[in-house]
Amino acid sequence: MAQSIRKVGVIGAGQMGSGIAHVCALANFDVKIHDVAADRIKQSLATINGNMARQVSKKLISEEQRQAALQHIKPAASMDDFGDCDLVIESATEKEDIKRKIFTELCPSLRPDAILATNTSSLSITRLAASTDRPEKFIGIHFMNPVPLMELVELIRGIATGDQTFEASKEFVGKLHKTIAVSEDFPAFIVNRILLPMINEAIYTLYEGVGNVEAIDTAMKLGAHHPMGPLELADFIGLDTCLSVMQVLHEGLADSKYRPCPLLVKYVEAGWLGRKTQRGFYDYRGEKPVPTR
Ligand SMILES: CC(=O)CC(=O)SCCNC(=O)CCNC(=O)[C@H](O)C(C)(C)COP(=O)(O)OP(=O)(O)OC[C@H]1O[C@@H](n2cnc3c(N)ncnc32)[C@H](O)[C@@H]1OP(=O)(O)O
Ligand SMILES: NC(=O)C1=CN([C@@H]2O[C@H](COP(=O)(O)OP(=O)(O)OC[C@H]3O[C@@H](n4cnc5c(N)ncnc54)[C@H](OP(=O)(O)O)[C@@H]3O)[C@@H](O)[C@H]2O)C=CC1
Repeated sequence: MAQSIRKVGVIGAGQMGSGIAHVCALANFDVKIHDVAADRIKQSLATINGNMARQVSKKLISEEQRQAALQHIKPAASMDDFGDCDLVIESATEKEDIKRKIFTELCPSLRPDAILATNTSSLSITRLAASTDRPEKFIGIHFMNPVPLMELVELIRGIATGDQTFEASKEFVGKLHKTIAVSEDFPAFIVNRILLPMINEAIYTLYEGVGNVEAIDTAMKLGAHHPMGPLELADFIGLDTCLSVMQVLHEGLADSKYRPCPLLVKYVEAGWLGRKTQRGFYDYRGEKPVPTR
């Protein structure tokens, strides 16, 4: 029998951490959520509340389920609060040094048998695992954005990930009613290995003046039936995350076809990170999103 998971910790209360806490709570797991800034945790709880209310209004869940799920989520003021968790999922900013620092601070607080997972979009699971005290209990559980709506989760084993860890993670994801795609531990795994170069190419298409933001997004929505245009999707993911993934692909696979578009670099340097900062390829500060190019 796989190791049973009942209490889940989430580190990083951004868009993904909030989504992960949301789906775990709806599946009756007890959830604790932590971030560097206490304000972020408050914001995250409000976002989860709002997103669950949206699900109630669409009749996807009942009001009772929403109330019960909200009771399952508690803020974690420090790493010590994760001492009774069976699984902790790290979902902080896509930077290796940030994630390593979190693991160094977190591991002494964890039970020896606790599983440690990362929601990284691209980084080596094997390398991250090596920075912890439990490589055999370390795994990649990669959710898709927006977590409550997307059906897929990628599972990625590092070289040392144990069978028990893998089986327990599989069982956990099953309880969230998500479908699993197993990926080998290579830069950006499966979804982002394919999706992010497409988004990067859309940004090159903009950079080289082949089309403007509106033309590129309309072309891919109506011409290829994508639910969002690639630039709208880049803003949705976060341009900082898009750039980090392209850098990992470029460095990890040493192929110039993964070179991040200079225009993507410029937007990130400007702090125009997409929806989360109200400006990216679109400006979200008004009533309707307005293209910035
Ligand atoms: C980068 C990585 O590592 C991996 C990734 O995740 S890559 C990204 C993968 N995701 C995609 O490709 C998403 C592509 N887009 C889609 O599939 C669809 O547009 C969608 C599912 C996101 C929205 O579908 P829709 O039926 O149009 O949803 P709709 O009810 O109109 O709501 C759209 C809005 O709610 C969000 N949303 C809807 N329900 C939600 C919920 N329960 N929880 C959280 N967000 C929700 C949407 O993102 C969007 O936000 P705003 O209203 O704030 O603008
Ligand atoms: N965006 C997406 O579509 C997807 C992202 N992912 C991955 O999920 C992870 C999170 O991404 P996402 O939620 O989009 O990013 P966000 O920027 O929305 O959230 C990241 C959060 O982590 C916080 N954080 C930074 N450092 C620490 C720390 N030391 N301890 C605790 N929290 C910290 C940030 O705080 P502050 O802002 O104050 O720095 C922020 O609140 C990344 O690894 C990303 O690659 C995976 C799938 C999809």
